[in-house]
Amino acid sequence: MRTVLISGLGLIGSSIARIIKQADSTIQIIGVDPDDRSVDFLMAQLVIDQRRSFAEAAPLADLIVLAGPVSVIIEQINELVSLSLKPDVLVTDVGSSKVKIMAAATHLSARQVAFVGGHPMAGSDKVGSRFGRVDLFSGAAYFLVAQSQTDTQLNQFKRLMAPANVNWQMIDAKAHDHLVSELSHVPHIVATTLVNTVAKSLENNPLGLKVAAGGFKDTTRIAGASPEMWTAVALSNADEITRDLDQFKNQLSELQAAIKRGDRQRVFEIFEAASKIRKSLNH
Ligand SMILES: NC(=O)C1=CN([C@@H]2O[C@H](COP(=O)(O)OP(=O)(O)OC[C@H]3O[C@@H](n4cnc5c(N)ncnc54)[C@H](O)[C@@H]3O)[C@@H](O)[C@H]2O)C=CC1
Ligand SMILES: O=C(O)C(=O)Cc1ccc(O)cc1
Repeated sequence: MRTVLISGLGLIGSSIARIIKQADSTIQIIGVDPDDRSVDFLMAQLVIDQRRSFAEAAPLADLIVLAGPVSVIIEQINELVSLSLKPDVLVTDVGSSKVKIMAAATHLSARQVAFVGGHPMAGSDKVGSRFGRVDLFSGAAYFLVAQSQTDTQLNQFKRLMAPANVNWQMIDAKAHDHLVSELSHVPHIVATTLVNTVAKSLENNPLGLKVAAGGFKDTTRIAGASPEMWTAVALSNADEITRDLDQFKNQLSELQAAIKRGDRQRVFEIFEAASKIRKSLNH
């Protein structure tokens, strides 16, 4: 692989650019992003080598990494279908949901363009290229959803991503979207709702959010993430998310009812169960 196109140079795209540059500094990285400041920053840092339009860059690339919001990833897969690409190019993405992206990519695979879905299960609430880091995904799972990639292409991609130090995890798209709805999408929605609810309730309170302790900040950190990115994620995994939110509301109602009727035993059991599980996650 000599030329890599990264489309979307935010937190995730810029981290992948840094990882690939660290793996092989002779690789030419072409960046695509409408945000001039992100591009200028990464050019100045020598993380990307060139800026081009998507349609201009795609035919030059041996590897194409789609790292915009999920809705943009789908648009760009559709655009790739009508472009003339290198015969051995591998196309991959980093989107937080996979079913809709994999469905769009079947049109690429039907044209003999190799595609493998991807999703690093790490990141942050920070937005943009300035927060990208080589070690952003270190120790985390990186999901791969097979479609039409060859073993050679996948191994080359993994070699380029070696400095990321991830745990590669093959999964199918439906199982992926179910898992991340529970582990990532619903938590994001819960954190968001908590912030909005508390802010509204306390809007006329002179102390209000200013005096919030670590508990409120810890449970809501992710609500500070990009609304653009999360709107695309939520709408792309709507069925799983709405089902999981129903379950969440049921559990919340159960705890609410136990508190209301003063059921010390049940309230204790619920807190105890969560406390044991949460402590077991500290590693
Ligand atoms: N933020 C996180 O922690 C994680 C995000 N993801 C996924 O990674 C993708 C990118 O997310 P972030 O880097 O966090 O967002 P970000 O907001 O930091 O970056 C997105 C970038 O895409 C660019 N963009 C928008 N339209 C574009 C277009 N038409 N062509 C090229 N670039 C375009 C934006 O200008 C921005 O620089 C999303 O699909 C997200 O679901 C995956 C894992 C973790
Ligand atoms: O900020 C955090 O801790 C996250 O969990 C970030 C994150 C956001 C979206 C993903 O698809 C995966 C990870």
